[in-house]
Amino acid sequence: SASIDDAQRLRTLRIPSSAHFSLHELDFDDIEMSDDETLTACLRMFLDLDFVERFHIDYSVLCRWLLSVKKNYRNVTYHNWRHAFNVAQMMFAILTETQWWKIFGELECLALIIGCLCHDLDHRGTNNSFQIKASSPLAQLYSTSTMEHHHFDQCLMILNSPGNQILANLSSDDYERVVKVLEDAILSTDLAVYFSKRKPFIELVSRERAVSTAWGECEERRALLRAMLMTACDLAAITKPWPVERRVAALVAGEFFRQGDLERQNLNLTPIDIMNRDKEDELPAMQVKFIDTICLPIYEAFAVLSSALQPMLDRVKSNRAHWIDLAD
Ligand SMILES: C=CCCOc1ncc(C(=C)O)cc1-c1nc2c(CC)[n+](C3CN(CC)C3)[nH]c2c(=O)[nH]1
Ligand SMILES: [Zn+2]
Repeated sequence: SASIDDAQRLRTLRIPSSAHFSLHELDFDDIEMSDDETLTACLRMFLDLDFVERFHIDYSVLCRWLLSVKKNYRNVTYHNWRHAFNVAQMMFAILTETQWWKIFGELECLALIIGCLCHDLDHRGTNNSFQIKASSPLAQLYSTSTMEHHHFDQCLMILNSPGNQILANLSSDDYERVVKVLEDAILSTDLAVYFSKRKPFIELVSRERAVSTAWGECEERRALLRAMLMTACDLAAITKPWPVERRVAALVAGEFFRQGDLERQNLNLTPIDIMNRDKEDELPAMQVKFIDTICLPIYEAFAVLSSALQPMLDRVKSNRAHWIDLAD
């Protein structure tokens, strides 16, 4: 976990406002931020969502927990601390701009924000199918949602580490509830889980067309919306202004192509096209297919549920147009 003096230093820093950081913006970009600023921005999110007061979170423990979470991300090209931070900011912005924080309540919002910050902990820059193909230690531990089970395991390990126990002052019922929602949230970031839940979600959205308080009273519907929210936040770089999306695509490509290299060299396998650097020139066309098959359905559904999220769908469509231009 993080060193004592690191946490002591963080706890003395001034915490700027959410407006200063643009934390409520759906087109948020962290590129100009220092690591310290990403940490004070997380403190700002916890303070503005009233988690510190409501759950009696010791402020020094919160600082050390944030530093430990950041430290347990590896220095890989894409699945690093910055990705986790961006996913958490998107969750914060969606929950507040749509007012859905009222539907979920503070306990489930706490679990969602912790889940976003922790959802890719200790990622090695390789995906589930690589773990299986390489019969890695993780694949022997978890045969399905291999990485996501590991991310959740790491999340619990940090939450239970001395000096990092931000949930220490929750009642045992609240603690159990947060951990259950946290597990579902992190496991939902496995695209395979998204594919299995997307159809019922889209059918529900076409029937309901808004998140009513009735929706809020149904645990099954709330769980489905939380799962889809995790995917929407995880892939949200696709909804950002083109300069952001283009930069992120280069990082994702870097990580994918390294996995492809490992599959060739170590496993003597031919990588799938998106991980095959010999097919780099086809990347724009592959992005268009990714947008059509994976991204558009979920952001269309979210734009139906809340007009506040319409800008996300609009930017996915304009990014698609940029990729089409590059594909020619
Ligand atoms: C095309 C490769 C490099 C760029 O790729 C990207 N750049 C940026 C984003 C983003 C979210 O902004 C997303 C991608 C990006 N991500 C992809 C993922 C994981 C979410 N998959 C899975 C793997 N499974 C197929 C077996 C579906 N295919 C993707 C793709 O084609 N592009
Ligand atoms: Zn992720």
